[in-house]
Amino acid sequence: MEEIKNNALYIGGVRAQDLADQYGTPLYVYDQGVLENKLEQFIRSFRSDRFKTTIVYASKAFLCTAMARLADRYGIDLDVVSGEELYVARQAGFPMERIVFHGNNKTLDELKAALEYGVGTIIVDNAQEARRLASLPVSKPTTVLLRVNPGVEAHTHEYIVTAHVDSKFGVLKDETDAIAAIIDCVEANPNLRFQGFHAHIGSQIFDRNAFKAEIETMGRFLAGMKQKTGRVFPILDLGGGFAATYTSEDAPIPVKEVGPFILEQCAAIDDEYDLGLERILIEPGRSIVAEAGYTLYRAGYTKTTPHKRYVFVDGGMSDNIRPALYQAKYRAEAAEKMNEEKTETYCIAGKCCESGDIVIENAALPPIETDDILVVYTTGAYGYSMASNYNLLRIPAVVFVKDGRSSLVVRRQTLEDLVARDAGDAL
Ligand SMILES: Cc1ncc(COP(=O)(O)O)c(C=O)c1O
Ligand SMILES: N[C@@H](CCCC[NH3+])C(=O)O
Repeated sequence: MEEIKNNALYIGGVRAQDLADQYGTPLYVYDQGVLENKLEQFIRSFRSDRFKTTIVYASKAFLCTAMARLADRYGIDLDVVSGEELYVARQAGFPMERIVFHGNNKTLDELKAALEYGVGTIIVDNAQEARRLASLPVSKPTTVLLRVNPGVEAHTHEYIVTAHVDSKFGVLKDETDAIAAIIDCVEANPNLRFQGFHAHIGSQIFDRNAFKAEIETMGRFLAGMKQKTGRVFPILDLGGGFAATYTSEDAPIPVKEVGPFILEQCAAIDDEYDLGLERILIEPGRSIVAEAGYTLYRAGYTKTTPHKRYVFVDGGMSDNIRPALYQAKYRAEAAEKMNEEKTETYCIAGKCCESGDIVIENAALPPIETDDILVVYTTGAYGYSMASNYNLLRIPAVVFVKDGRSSLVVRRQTLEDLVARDAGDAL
C-alpha cells in the first residue's frame, strides 16, 4: 500500500527515498502486501462447486526465487515457458508436479529436463513437438494438453495478441484431423495422459467479451472433438491476459469478477455440449504482479528543446522495454514532492543510446532537480523479466517491501557480472 507522509511517498511502509538511498537506482520495488492481496483475490475469485479450479501464475511476467516461493505459499501453480524459467522454479524448491510447461519451440533438452524433474503438465504446441515428446521415456504419469489457437482476435496491441489465425502459437482449432492425430501420438506413450486443451488469446485485455468469445469458441471446438473422437476432455486451460491498471484510462475486469465470469461461461458450454469438463485452469501473470511493482529512478539532467522538456533518468528501456515496444503508458511522481503542484510537463527519457528510449512521453510533475527520486508506477509485470543489458547497463536490484521492512530479493548486477561470462580472446 502507498501512503504520503510529509510530502514523501511510502511503499509498504518504507520511504521510497530511503529505498533508493539504501539499494541504489534504478530499483524495482514490489509491495509484497499487494502481491499477497492479488494472489488471495484470485483464489477467492476462482472457486467453484462444480469444477476443480487451478490458478497458474504465468511466471514470464516476473520470476525470481522469492516470487516462485510466494506463489507456492499461496498454493498457486506456475507456468514456465523455458528451461531457464523451469530451472529457477526448481532451484526455488517449487513443486514440479505443479508446473505447467508451455512454449512453441521447446527443445529436446527442455523436454528431457521437464520429464526428468517430474513436471506435472506439459502443453504441447504442435505435431512435431508431440512426436518428439512421445518418443521419450516417461517414468511417471504426466498430463499433456494441446495448445489450440481459437482464432479469437482480442483488442490489444498487435504485438501481444496471440490468437489470430497466423499466430505462431498452437494448432488452429479447425485442423481437427491434425489434432486427433496429435492426441493419438501422445497417447502412444503409456505414461503421457492427454487430458484436454489450452488456449490463450493475448495480454492486457479489458473486454470480457473477448474471454466469452474464447470460451464459446472452445466449447464448439470441444463438442466437435468429442464427436470426432468419441471421448471427452476433462481439462480446459483458458490462459491469462487479464489487464492491469497503468493509467487512469485503464479499467480492467476486477479480479473478483474474473473467476465467476469465466466459470459461468465454462458451465454454459459444459451444459450446452455435455463436455464432461472437470478442471478449469487460468494463467494470470500481469494481473497478479503489475500493480505491485514500482521503479525508482534518480533524475539526472534536464534539457529543453523547441517542443519538449526532458528529464533524464538513470535507467530506461533496459529496465522497461514496454514503452518502446508497445507504446505502453505509465504514470510517474517525484517521490519527495508528492503534494507539490504539477506545474511542468516532462518527457522522462532513459540513458540508453536510442531516441526511442522514453519512459513517459508527457509526465505532469513539479519542477525536477538533479537527484530527485522519480517513481514510475505499475512496473511489476514484464519489466524486470524483459530487462536487458543494452549499453551494458546493469540489471537493477529487486526489493520486496512490507510492513515498514524491506528485503533484497535479487541483487543488482555488478560490473564483474558484466565480464564474468567473457571466456576468451579474439582469434
Ligand atoms: C500461454 C500464456 N499464458 C499466460 C500468459 C500470461 O498473460 P498475462 O500476463 O497477460 O496474464 C501468457 C502471456 O501472454 C501466455 O502466453
Ligand atoms: N510482454 C508483454 C506481454 C506478452 C505476454 C506473454 N505472452 C507485455 O509486456 O505486455
